[in-house]
Amino acid sequence: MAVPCVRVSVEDGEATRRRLADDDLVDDAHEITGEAGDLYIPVTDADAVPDDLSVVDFDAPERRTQTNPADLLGYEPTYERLGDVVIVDEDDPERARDIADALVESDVRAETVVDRASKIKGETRVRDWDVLVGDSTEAVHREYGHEFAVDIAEVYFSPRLATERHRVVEQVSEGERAFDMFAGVGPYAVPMASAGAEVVATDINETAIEYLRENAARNGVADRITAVAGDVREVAEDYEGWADRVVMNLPHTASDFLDTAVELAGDDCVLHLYDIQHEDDPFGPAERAIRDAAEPEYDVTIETRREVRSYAPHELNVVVDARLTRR
Ligand SMILES: C[S@@+](CC[C@H](N)C(=O)[O-])C[C@H]1O[C@@H](n2cnc3c(N)ncnc32)[C@H](O)[C@@H]1O
Repeated sequence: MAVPCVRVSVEDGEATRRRLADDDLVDDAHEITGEAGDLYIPVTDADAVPDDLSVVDFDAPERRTQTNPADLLGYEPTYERLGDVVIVDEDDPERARDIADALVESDVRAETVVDRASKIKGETRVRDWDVLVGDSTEAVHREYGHEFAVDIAEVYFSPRLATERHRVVEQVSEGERAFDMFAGVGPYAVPMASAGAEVVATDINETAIEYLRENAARNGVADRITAVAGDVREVAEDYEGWADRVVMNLPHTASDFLDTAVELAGDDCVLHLYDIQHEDDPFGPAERAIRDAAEPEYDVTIETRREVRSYAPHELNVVVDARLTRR
């Protein structure tokens, strides 16, 4: 629908808009539109426009106002995003459905909305999902300049570990040999390869390894990553004494794999061991387990103790970086 607009040359556009705005004459309900070298600035009152400006009727599109899910719900919903997949985490299915509807109606980009339907479970650490909107649980997630394709119904992935993964990747130097024991779709392996490492990555979930290979290619590092599907305890037999760095991101259970990590370690090797422990002694169990597995063959130096995030009331997800130096 045509509305009254001031027509000015593009060069005079901003100065004119400011003049009109100072007099409260800019019509915010319609877009300022450019056409054939002129700008059309919608105005609220054509008669009040100063005489030196020309007012014409112009078909300026209506301006879309931003709508947030909170405007529709009356409260701020909690959700996280993995590419176009939006993840909510609600115990009450009705509340989850309300949030999903509000996400779709608002200006949030949400092709798919899913709700956590179980805890992570089993060897592959995958959880069940209720798909509330859309039909695909596959997403392309961007993290520190890398792209990761992932199907969250098939493979474990958490965007919450991005900062921690980046911390590890920043320690990687050109030419080093890094072994990722529980690699998932490659959020450690791929950036470590980008940082110049030669990487071997294993996962017991074959679908994870398929995605990892796709992600290595997507990020231009396929030639520096060897991705092997299988139990790391078996795969490690081919890489004895090979690694300068070993990533052990299987909280709860990684300590059970320390003998394998020591088998992989070269003469000087950094282990990144993730664990979940009570807040009273979050690092002690991991440190003792590393010493039990590596001493006396290696000297063990604890280089970092870090809280990654809180996991449950009084329980912390932590990481210990330990340097093993052969005696
Ligand atoms: C917590 S996920 C971590 C994935 C990845 N590091 C990340 O940050 O997204 C642990 C992974 O270890 C894999 N896994 C479990 N047991 C394994 C084993 N014995 N050998 C190799 N991979 C294993 C699971 O399939 C899962 O993908």
